[in-house]
Amino acid sequence: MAQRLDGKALAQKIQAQLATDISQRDPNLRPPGLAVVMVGDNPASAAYVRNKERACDRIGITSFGSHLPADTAQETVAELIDQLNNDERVDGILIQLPLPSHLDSVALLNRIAPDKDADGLHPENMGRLMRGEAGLRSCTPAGVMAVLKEYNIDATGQKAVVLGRSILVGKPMALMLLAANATVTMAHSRTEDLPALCRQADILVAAVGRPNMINSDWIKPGATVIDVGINRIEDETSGKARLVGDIDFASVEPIAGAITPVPGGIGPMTVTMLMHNTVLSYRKRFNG
Ligand SMILES: Nc1nc2c(c(=O)[nH]1)N[C@@H](CN(C=O)c1ccc(C(=O)N[C@@H](CCC(=O)O)C(=O)O)cc1)CN2
Repeated sequence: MAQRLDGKALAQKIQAQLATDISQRDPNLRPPGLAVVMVGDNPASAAYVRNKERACDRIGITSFGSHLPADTAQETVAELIDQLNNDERVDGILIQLPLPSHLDSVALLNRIAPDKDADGLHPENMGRLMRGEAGLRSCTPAGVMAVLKEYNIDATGQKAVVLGRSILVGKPMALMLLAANATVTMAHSRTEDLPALCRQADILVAAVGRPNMINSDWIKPGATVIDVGINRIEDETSGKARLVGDIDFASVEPIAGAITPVPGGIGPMTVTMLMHNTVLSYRKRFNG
């Protein structure tokens, strides 16, 4: 039976450490600040934003929420980003994704000042990751790396397969595993014979957004299985909404070496790495 990698517990531990660090700052300095920009009223996004604002409260980060109507124009969001870039109280800025389809997300993400890019999605920070330079790292893959480290799972020389090629997860995930000396393969919907490829993986990261897609036939016995998928489905017996990952947990847990659950795995680490990035930007600003 696989070891469960408890992202929720690790998230609490790191957040407690961040809270201590912030409480011990020079009392003459303002606390760190995170600006959260949300456009529209997607219920899942609203819940994630609430989680982020609550995490800020717990840790001692001031959150500045801008919740704009769904029909907000590109120029209005761009002007807000410019204001936040120049706001001395703000160390981190995030734009909650996805944005309504009339908005150009890439242009808006690129407008965030790289040193306030709490989500690590700006080309400068992505470029730094690619070149192995210090910078703000995207939160979900950074959360995966923190879980591997916590459980002493060394990626060196391991075959890693990353399923999914998004800017948010797949691409930065592959680069971070590569930096940790894994031999990395990126796979996606056009990859031939995905199950056979995944069966070669010592470390499998699934970020495809398809509920329970991966079962035990895809898994090398003893592999480390990281589930980044967060899918809401209707429970067949109760009829209630339920959260599942991309991995069919019940099928895979008996043969994997280690596995992250959903919920309670990588999701809470995403929020925690956002807090971590905000504190990192703050420290850089104040040299503290
Ligand atoms: N700007 C961003 N937008 C989005 C990101 C992101 O990293 N930056 N990621 C996702 C959503 N997301 C954060 O925004 C996110 C998703 C899930 C969780 C989480 O903690 N999930 C819990 C379960 C929560 C629940 O019950 O619904 C878990 O897995 O245990 C945190 C953050 C898309 N947009």
